[in-house]
Amino acid sequence: MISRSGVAERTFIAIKPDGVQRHLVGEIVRRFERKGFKLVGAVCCVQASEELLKEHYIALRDRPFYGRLVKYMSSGPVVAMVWQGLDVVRMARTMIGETNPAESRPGTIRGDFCIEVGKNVIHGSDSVESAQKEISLWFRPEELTCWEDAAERWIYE
Ligand SMILES: Nc1ncnc2c1ncn2[C@@H]1O[C@@H]2COP(=O)(O)O[C@H]2[C@H]1O
Repeated sequence: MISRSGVAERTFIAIKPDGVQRHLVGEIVRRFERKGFKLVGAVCCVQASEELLKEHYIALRDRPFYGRLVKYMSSGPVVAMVWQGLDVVRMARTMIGETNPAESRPGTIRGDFCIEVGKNVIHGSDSVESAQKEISLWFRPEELTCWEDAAERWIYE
């Protein structure tokens, strides 16, 4: 039996501008849906401001690629999502693969759909704390929906 608090874990996932341009939105959403995770918030095709992106990537501000990263992320629309489920932060990272697609195994999103680290199609929070911070940066609380998933009893023990 799974505790409610575990199932309520949330992560922030963003399909980056290259993922949108390369028509990977449906494929990526499908993978998370079929896994059994619940989509509780989504903003499709939002043009993120540089201000938001600078805050989102604040921990990387001293890295040489920071400026390039902010420019890349603001170069087109992104799909921002919040997915919910047991251990979703860790499992989503496994599904996404390594930061560098060249080190990502086939079967992962980056392993299957991209080649270079500077165009790695998707972002996923790296910890529960980062997820909470990123979700509050991209979404207002009322934009997230606590809906009852009828399939949940077929997903969790
Ligand atoms: N060496 C690098 N060169 C360019 N971009 C990078 C490099 N390392 C990390 N990044 C980007 O920085 C992002 C940080 O987290 P993401 O999962 O969004 O994916 C990463 C890449 O898009």
